[in-house]
Amino acid sequence: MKLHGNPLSTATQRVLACLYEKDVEFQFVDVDMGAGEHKSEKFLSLNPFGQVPAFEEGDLKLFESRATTQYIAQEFSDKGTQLLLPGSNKTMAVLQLWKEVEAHQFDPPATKLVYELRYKPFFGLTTDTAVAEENEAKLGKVLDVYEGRLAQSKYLACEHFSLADLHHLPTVQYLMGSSAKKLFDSRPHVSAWVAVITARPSWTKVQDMVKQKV
Ligand SMILES: N[C@@H](CCC(=O)N[C@@H](CS)C(=O)NCC(=O)O)C(=O)O
Repeated sequence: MKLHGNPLSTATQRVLACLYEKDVEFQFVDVDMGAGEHKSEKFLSLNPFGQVPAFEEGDLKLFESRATTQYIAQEFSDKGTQLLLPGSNKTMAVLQLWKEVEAHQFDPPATKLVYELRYKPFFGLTTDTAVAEENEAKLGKVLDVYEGRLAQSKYLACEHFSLADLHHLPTVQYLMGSSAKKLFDSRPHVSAWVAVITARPSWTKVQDMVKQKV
């Protein structure tokens, strides 16, 4: 199994966290995005959209981080952490619901904030404060819903860690190192959830890879 990506990329980190949770062996192929390697003909044969990550296992080639984690969680269901919810159609539906919430409600403002508050300063660019404020307001509204959910349930989909939680890790981690941290800290159940999911050993391994890049 090979994962092509960059440790600083949120989408790459999502798949790395899943591979470490499942405790499976894989080869990491570092894509030099600064040199435009992700737009090369060779990389485009793995992901025609020219974005990291890309995943290979034999003749199977995947891209889109969330589709890739779903494959890994199902393919290695007997290894490592159980990231899906085995059981009834209803429990699977609740997991799917919270995965969709992450992708369509949480991620759009969170990713814009990561870009404005973390990537732009890292690359010497100026943060657009109007864009940051607008997306902080949007993310705050999403986190109000999370606060209500996490008051009833330790994790988003159920009482144990699942893909629904894992998919948040990269953006949450970046935002906890920015002024948007207050959005998480001011909501006690969200804050407790962030503390628990970012303390996972799998995530420490991903962070170790990030540290080697900065
Ligand atoms: N929806 C995709 C997003 C992938 C993505 O946006 N990757 C970024 C890095 S996090 C990238 O390669 N950006 C470079 C580009 O778009 O040219 C996924 O989840 O895999």
